[in-house]
Amino acid sequence: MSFSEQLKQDAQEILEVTYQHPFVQGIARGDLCAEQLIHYVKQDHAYLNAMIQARGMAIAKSDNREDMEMFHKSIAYVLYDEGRAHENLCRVAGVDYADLQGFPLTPSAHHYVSHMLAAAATGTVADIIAATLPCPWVYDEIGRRLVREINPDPSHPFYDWIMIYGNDTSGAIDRYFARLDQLAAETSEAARERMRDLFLTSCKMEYNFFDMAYRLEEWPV
Ligand SMILES: Cc1ncc(CO)c(N)n1
Repeated sequence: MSFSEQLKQDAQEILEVTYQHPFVQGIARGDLCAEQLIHYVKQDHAYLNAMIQARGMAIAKSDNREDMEMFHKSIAYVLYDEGRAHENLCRVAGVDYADLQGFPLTPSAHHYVSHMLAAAATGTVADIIAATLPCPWVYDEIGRRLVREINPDPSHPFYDWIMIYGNDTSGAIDRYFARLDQLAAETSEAARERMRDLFLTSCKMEYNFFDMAYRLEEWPV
């Protein structure tokens, strides 16, 4: 089994619990309330800024054009395309997307962002891929399963959100996993263990992020 196949297998339980989380099931049923959607979009906009920064730091650490292009493409995706997923949630919540940008991070989002940026600042390119790949991978898995299980039609309130994440044909995620396998093969067991820990921690933080939005988490003080 390849390194990335093992990672995916080790993350299956986290993925299952995340899929069953009431925020994700609320997307499936179309019954999340406006406050939850607004909280999610505010936090996700800020989170994705950090994702762009982490990938930018990966470009700064890259030594070849192929890696630079891989990171650049996924930065461009966040900048120019992923906003459509947020616009869907804003439409349902009855708010303007521009009004949800520039908010400070709540504890769970702050924790996830700090985890990614620490890996980006102190780690290798392989570490950065490991820490940032659960973001597209978990959403791809969730989106595809939502398409399979509920097969939404365009009248579903979260049709765009589900199709954006559940119907990606870019091959970007497979490319990242293939590169991670190459880098894992070239390094030490200790480095592979660190990559594994970064990946699985980010997977758990994907769960926390949905939970943060569902519970309207704020700083206690
Ligand atoms: C927290 C989080 N994880 C993953 C994605 C998918 O890019 C997202 N938009 N937000």
